[in-house]
Amino acid sequence: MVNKIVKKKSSNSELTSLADKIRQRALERQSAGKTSQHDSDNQESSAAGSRKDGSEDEEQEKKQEQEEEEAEEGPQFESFNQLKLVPELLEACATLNYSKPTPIQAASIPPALEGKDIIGLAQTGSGKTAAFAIPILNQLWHDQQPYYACVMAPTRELAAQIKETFDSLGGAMGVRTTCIVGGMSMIDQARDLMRRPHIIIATPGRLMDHLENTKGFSLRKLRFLVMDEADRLLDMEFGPVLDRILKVIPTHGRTTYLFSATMTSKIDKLQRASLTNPVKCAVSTKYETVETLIQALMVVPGGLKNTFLIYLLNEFLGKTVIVFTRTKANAERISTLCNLLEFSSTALHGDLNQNQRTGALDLFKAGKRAILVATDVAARGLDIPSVDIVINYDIPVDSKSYIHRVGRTARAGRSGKSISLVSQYDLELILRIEDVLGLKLPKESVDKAAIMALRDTVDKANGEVVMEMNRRSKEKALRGKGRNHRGKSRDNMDREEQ
Ligand SMILES: Nc1ncnc2c1ncn2[C@@H]1O[C@H](COP(=O)(O)OP(=O)(O)OP(=O)(O)O)[C@@H](O)[C@H]1O
Repeated sequence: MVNKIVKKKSSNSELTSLADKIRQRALERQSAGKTSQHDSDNQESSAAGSRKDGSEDEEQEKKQEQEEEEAEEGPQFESFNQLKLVPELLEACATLNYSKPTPIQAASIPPALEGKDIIGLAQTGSGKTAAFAIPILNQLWHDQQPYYACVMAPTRELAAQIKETFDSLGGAMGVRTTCIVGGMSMIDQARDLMRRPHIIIATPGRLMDHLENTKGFSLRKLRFLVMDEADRLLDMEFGPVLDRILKVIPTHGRTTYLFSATMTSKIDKLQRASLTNPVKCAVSTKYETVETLIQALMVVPGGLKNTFLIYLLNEFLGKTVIVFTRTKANAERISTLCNLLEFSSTALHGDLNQNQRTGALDLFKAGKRAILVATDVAARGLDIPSVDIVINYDIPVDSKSYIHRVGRTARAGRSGKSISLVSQYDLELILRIEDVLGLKLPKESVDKAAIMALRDTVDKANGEVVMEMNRRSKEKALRGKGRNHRGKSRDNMDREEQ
């Protein structure tokens, strides 16, 4: 029945005048009513008038989590045809093998098509990108205008990936997209912006640079603003630049979507995004990992971390692995150590230039390197379906990072495994993570004799790597003397690392 209606609508669509479309949309909005079951969450922003201290905020967050847990399952759709999308989008979904909407898509696309602001919360790998891209593209089809939507993401690699999703979903309708991120030529980007793209996907620092310095570019007519990994964008580090961007983007007539796997419910932070009566679409609680992910830890005695890691990589030979470190230096060191010991590896961190970063990710995605050693710059959003294992060489300092890191595996219903190496210094961190997850992470069994047999080889190789790195950094310091680093800090805003 619903399918038939959609079909009829689409076959007549070419004949329908703009006025008819607008009227029809208004009618659809009316008939859909204001009965969204999620609307109770709107209280979050309207209650913002009264400021609360930290503990009250925490209380409120907990209460809200409970409510979310108790919330009944959202609407179920067996096919995208039921969502009243334009035929081009339905075709694109079919081409991408999206047979039916994921739960977050089923929950958020209908209110988004009604023109509502959305706060979307769902686990890692659950299809949030398409959840915000589909309603934007659907509207764009009716109303093709340049600078129609801007999607902000915290890292360059994630921005590039979001662009790919828009291109694959919107290709058939001729959507023009551009990626505006740090580390690339401002001039080339200014030229791309002058081609008047429909969708801009950007990291905040570089977007601000263009808003301030690129003649003829403004977002005054922007219709959609998306903050992907919104809790990260709304945090202290991005806050000031975000506020400046928001000042030059219209609030009136703009629809705003915030999406993340770990959304903040702090009212003052959400208010920063100037949402209007947002519908909260939460298909998971605030800190939830997916069921298909097996999580474990290994307690590592002092000085044996490298040996444990190499032991694990040997155990997982043939699998695709991401190793997360806390610092850029560790990412570089471990990747070099892996290669020296003949585990094919590449590093991704903010000390590399953008070509090197893109090159490393491409090698890993193409399967030419089995191991990616990365800082938290790769923790959020990256969708690499082949990843089997995530190893936390260093335990992340906050629980959200843990959730995003381990979420690089077990995506879109696949299975995956994460192992965290826990030294005596990390006990407190891991307890806090377990507490937030509501899980006790089991200990991975190890063959101690095999580990001890590896120790000398690994230590010796590591010694060589450290010497080589010291030599390289001295050389670099000499070369870098007197260089002008002006303007670097904002460009580097997307670095989540030390
Ligand atoms: N309806 C669908 N059916 C099947 N696969 C889908 C569907 N929607 C999205 N996917 C796929 O699911 C994978 C994960 O999607 P996506 O990267 O958007 O997840 P996410 O929720 O944004 O994750 P993260 O929180 O880590 O950023 C992608 O490979 C995407 O192509």
